[in-house]
Amino acid sequence: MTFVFDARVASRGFDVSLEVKPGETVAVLGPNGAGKSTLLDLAAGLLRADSGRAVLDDTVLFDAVGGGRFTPPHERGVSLLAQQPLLFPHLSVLENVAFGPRSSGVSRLESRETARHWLAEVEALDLADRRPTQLSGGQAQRIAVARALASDPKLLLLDEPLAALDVAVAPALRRMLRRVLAGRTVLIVTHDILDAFTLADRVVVLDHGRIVEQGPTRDVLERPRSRFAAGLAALNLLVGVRTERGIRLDDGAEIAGASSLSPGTPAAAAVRPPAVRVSLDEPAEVNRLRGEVLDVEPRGDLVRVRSRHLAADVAPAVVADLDLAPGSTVWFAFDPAAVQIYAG
Ligand SMILES: Nc1ncnc2c1ncn2[C@@H]1O[C@H](COP(=O)(O)OP(=O)(O)OP(=O)(O)O)[C@@H](O)[C@H]1O
Repeated sequence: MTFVFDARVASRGFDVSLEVKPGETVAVLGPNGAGKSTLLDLAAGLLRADSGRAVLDDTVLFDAVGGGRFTPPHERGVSLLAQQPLLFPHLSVLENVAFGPRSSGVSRLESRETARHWLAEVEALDLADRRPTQLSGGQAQRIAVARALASDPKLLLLDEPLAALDVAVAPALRRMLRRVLAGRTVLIVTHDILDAFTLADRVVVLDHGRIVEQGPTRDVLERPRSRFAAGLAALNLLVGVRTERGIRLDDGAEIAGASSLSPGTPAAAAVRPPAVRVSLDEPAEVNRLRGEVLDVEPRGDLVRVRSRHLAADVAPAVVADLDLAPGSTVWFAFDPAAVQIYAG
């Protein structure tokens, strides 16, 4: 089930082309307003593109050029699972899950059998006779997953399926999703790095309606090229041009670090916040950058001290000794060995 998508929506500054291969799960990441929901809505048929074309296997979902074709949502073979489960309140759990197959013409008996199968898959068969109002948030989301799968979609769209859930129930649901998504063609919008790691083969990062980077999940999170992906991976990202010694940043400062990249090529450097030290006096290290502290926030046993370009995780005693607060001007320093340089 290959999904080939290319669309523009001028009023939203949206311009995205992507392809999802058969059996591939692609996570769509990006800051608020990046265009993630717009992408899902276009694929589901809830929104029309100004131009572009999308094809799922041999079904043309829309083709703004070829005579303005538009396949209505229920004929697309696409299921959209929203953040909120949106179950029919007047139907039992079993009837909710059987609804899709039943409306596509399957007999009552067979659609119920399909519903039971998917309820078992999401480990919720014991809830079959309940009404949606008698379910917890996590249970309702399991039922919504079963319902989405029961119509045997060629493409499954998930919009932050775990976001509305209690942190305590999210891990069990994530495990269930990992199992039922295996081998399916899926686009999943998420803010959660763990979802991207555990559920997706590949990530696409959107910003301002465009793809700013994409690749295998691990590569993007270990070697981010966008500030957003670096933030998710909790890495400092410095971008510039490769030099003999390291990398020259846009503001002219040079950071030392090893890499096999040739000098002159665009490069990115990643540094983990715990590897960054903070001082008031100019340090002796070659890698040192001065910056104004924007915020100081506890993070586990350490405190994250953040400037515009760098974050450092330091011991609380350091914050107290240096009297760090937003507005302080400090030096950030780190060893060349702590810098990872790669193609930008
Ligand atoms: N109904 C709408 N009408 C007009 N513009 C919209 C509408 N919904 C979203 N937009 C705009 O389209 C752009 C993309 O928004 P979209 O909702 O797709 O982002 P998102 O990545 O899903 O954000 P979030 O993470 O906040 O859900 C934004 O500039 C937004 O303001």
